[in-house]
Amino acid sequence: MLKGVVSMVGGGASGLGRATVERVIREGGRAVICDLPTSQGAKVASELGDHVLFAPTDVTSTADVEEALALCKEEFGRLDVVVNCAGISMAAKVFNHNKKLSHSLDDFKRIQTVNICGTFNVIRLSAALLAENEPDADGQRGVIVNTASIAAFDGRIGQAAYAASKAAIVGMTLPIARDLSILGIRVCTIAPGLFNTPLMMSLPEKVQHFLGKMTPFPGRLGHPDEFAMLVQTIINNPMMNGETIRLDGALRMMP
Ligand SMILES: CC(=O)CC(=O)SCCNC(=O)CCNC(=O)[C@H](O)C(C)(C)COP(=O)(O)OP(=O)(O)OC[C@H]1O[C@@H](n2cnc3c(N)ncnc32)[C@H](O)[C@@H]1OP(=O)(O)O
Ligand SMILES: NC(=O)C1=CN([C@@H]2O[C@H](COP(=O)(O)OP(=O)(O)OC[C@H]3O[C@@H](n4cnc5c(N)ncnc54)[C@H](O)[C@@H]3O)[C@@H](O)[C@H]2O)C=CC1
Repeated sequence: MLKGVVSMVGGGASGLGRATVERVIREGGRAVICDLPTSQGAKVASELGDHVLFAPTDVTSTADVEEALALCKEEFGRLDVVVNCAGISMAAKVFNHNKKLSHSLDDFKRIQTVNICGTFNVIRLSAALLAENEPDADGQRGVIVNTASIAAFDGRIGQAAYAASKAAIVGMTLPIARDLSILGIRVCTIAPGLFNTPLMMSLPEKVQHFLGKMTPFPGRLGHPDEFAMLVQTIINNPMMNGETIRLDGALRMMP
C-alpha cells in the first residue's frame, strides 16, 4: 500500500512514469506529474482524478522544478517520494564510416543535459522539501527513485551518448544516498531492460523486433507496471538504499 504517500514523478505523462503515477493512485497515494508542457501530462492528470496534478516542467529548469515543488506543497501539503523517469534517447555511431559522419556534439550534450542534469536538478531541489518531513520511527523522511538503463552497463553500438548519461545516474546513486542519509532520505536507481513504452516504440522496427526476442525470460518487453511494482517495493523496504537494481529478465545486450 502507498496510502497517503505524496509523490512527484518526473516524466510522469508517459511510459514508465505514467505507470508509476497510476500505481501510486491505485495504492492510495497522490502524485504530481512533472513533464514537459507539450506532453500528455494535463490529459493524464484529468483522466486520473483529483489525486493527480500536472505541473508543466522541464526537469532541467530550476524555476520549473521549484514551481512544481511549490504546487505539491500547496495542494498536497508535503512530499514523500520522488521518482525520476524523465529521459530521452538517441542512437548514432561515434563515427559512421558509411556516411563519413561524426556523432553530433550537440546531440551528445542534449542527452547528458536532460538525463543527467535533469535527474540531478530534481534531486537537489526536492531534497529540501523531503527534509521538511517529520521522520518516521526509523528516522526516514523520504525516498528518491531514479531511472537508469541496462545500457549503463551494456550499451550497444550507437548508444555512447545514452549509455554515458545512464552510467552517470548509476554513478551518482551511492554518493547521493550517502549525502542524504543524515536526513533519512533513501536513494535507489532502477536500471530497466526493455519495456513497452512510447520511447521503445520510437526505435526502428528492425531494432525493436531484434531486441524483443533477446530477453531470456520472460521473452517479451516488460510491462510498464512491472517497473512501477519495483518502485513500490523500493518505497516500502527501508533497507533498500544506495543501490542500482537491474530489472531486465536476465537480458545482457549484445554489441
Ligand atoms: C531505451 C533503453 O534504455 C533500452 C535500450 O537501450 S534498447 C537499445 C536501443 N538501441 C539499439 O539497440 C542500437 C542503436 N543503434 C542503432 O540503431 C544503429 O547502430 C545506428 C542507428 C546507431 C547506426 O546504424 P546505421 O546508421 O545503419 O549505421 P551504418 O553504419 O549505416 O550501419 C552499417 C552496418 O553496421 C551494422 N550495425 C549497425 N548498427 C548495429 C547494431 N546496433 N548492431 C549490430 N550491427 C549493427 C550493420 O551490419 C549495418 O548493416 P545493415 O545495413 O545490414 O543494417
Ligand atoms: N522503455 C524502456 O525500455 C526503457 C526506458 N528507460 C528509461 O526510462 C525512462 C522513461 O522512459 P519511457 O517511459 O520509456 O519513455 P517515454 O518517452 O514514454 O516517457 C518519457 C517522458 O519523459 C518526458 N521528458 C522528456 N524530457 C523531459 C524534460 N526535459 N523535462 C520533463 N519531462 C521530460 C517526456 O515528455 C515523456 O513524457 C527514461 O529515462 C528512459 O531512458 C530505461 C531503460 C529502458
